[in-house]
Amino acid sequence: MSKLVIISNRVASAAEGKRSAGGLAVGVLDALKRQDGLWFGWSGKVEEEADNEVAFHRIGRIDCATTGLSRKEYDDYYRGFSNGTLWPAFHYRIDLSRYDKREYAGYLAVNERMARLLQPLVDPDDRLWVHDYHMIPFARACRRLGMRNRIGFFLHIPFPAEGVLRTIPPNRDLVQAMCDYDLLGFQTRGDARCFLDYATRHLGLPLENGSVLRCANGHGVRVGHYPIGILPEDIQEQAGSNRGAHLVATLKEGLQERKLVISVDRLDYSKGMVERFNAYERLLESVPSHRGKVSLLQIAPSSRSDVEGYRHIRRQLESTAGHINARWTELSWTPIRYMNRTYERAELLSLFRASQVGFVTPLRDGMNLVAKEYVAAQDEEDPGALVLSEFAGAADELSDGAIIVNPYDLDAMARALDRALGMPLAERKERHGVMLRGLREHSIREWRDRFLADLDRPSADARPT
Ligand SMILES: O=P(O)(O)OC[C@H]1O[C@H](O[C@H]2O[C@H](CO)[C@@H](O)[C@H](O)[C@H]2O)[C@H](O)[C@@H](O)[C@@H]1O
Ligand SMILES: O=c1ccn([C@@H]2O[C@H](COP(=O)(O)OP(=O)(O)O)[C@@H](O)[C@H]2O)c(=O)[nH]1
Repeated sequence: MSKLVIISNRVASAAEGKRSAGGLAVGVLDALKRQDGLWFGWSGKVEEEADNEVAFHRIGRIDCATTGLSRKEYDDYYRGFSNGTLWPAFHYRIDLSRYDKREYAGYLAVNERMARLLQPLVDPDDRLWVHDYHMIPFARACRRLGMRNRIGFFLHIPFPAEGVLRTIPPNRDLVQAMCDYDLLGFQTRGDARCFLDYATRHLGLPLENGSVLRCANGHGVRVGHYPIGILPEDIQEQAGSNRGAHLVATLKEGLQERKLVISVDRLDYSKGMVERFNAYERLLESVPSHRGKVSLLQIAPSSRSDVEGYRHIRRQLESTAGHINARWTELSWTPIRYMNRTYERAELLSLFRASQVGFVTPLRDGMNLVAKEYVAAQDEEDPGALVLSEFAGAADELSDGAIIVNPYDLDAMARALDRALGMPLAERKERHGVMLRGLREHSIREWRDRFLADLDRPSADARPT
């Protein structure tokens, strides 16, 4: 029987099933929970020399196969081209994106080495599902080895507008490499449109039936959008379990009846945390009745701390939180609690449920699973309100229930917070019900099933996006 093979840079480790900060690993794990498959990628280890060893571990029914990266590979492929060039540019931070052609060569070489390591583990009728910006040229590397399997690619982060993409010098090579897939999936309709816009206008490739791109080599690539979801029932169950009860008890003791606004993000400049802190201060300035009556809890586990750009955001956030707290703190009240640490997801879900407002305001985000988890974790009889950035992919699905904000508009964010903090129960229940229904209808199972069904469809049989 054919198997599903997932390829991604980040693979959940057996222990990471418990503690994981990063939506890709969380999402793929949820999607694969109840089916057999092979998950292949980086072990997370950096070694002096790459030894081409593949190590195996199991998570439930999933076989995981991982390999280490050499120091040079890590520097060029992960720290360099993936997170120093692609990540900032795809999140519209061209000021932080820099290019080094040796790093690009290293990025291509890691993709080729990974493809060579995977080849003996794959049967000809297996389906391959490649994830995210680290692995864009993976299908091309497989095709060069003679692999004819059906291969799909899903991009977890935004796909930028043509003018931004073109600031990355090898933009044409990257998009041409995407033509070796059978299916290309994006988080939102807008991301898929940006890709098609570049491919049709800049590369001049014809689009057939609204969704199949005819590439220069004659191959047809289907293009669509598949917003990643969650498992709402699992989240509801975990949020109500007593896994995080001790944390909630300690938190409530410290809050002393104050309202809680909560934010959880990897410590990444794309998440808009500085703007968020400033908007919260704007609330304290403009609505004095909130002073001493509300607390903002920001949980921000470190991420990619050896990549340029990330050290700066950490310092900036510490100084912004320090400045705001120094100005407003009273003997019995600290306005911002900023925690630079990771929590288990079940613990986070209990904290979400104990809060009155989820404050999720990235400057750009592929999806943002935290926004969806926040909604699913709420008590349906007394749910918290969600304030959500229009630039998170999740806004496409949650805009009927969340208060949507522009994260660059501090006054509007302060007003949104004020509105969320004072929202009557009936309105909170109505908004929450709308969002939860959407999350149930478009769960992560639907994401997986729709993607795989489209991967199986011959590309001549096109359906408009
Ligand atoms: O693997 P890391 O470098 O430690 O980073 C963690 C992950 O961050 C990104 O997650 C994205 O995927 C989420 C799920 O689709 C999505 O909700 C979020 O908006 C994205 O930022 C990254 O894309 C992953 O590759 C990383 O593993
Ligand atoms: O301390 C933490 C912080 C985050 N997460 C999880 O990490 C994921 C973050 O995914 P999201 O899509 O919001 O953003 P990303 O970090 O992938 O950009 C979510 O499932 C969170 O519940 C976690 O388990 N522990």
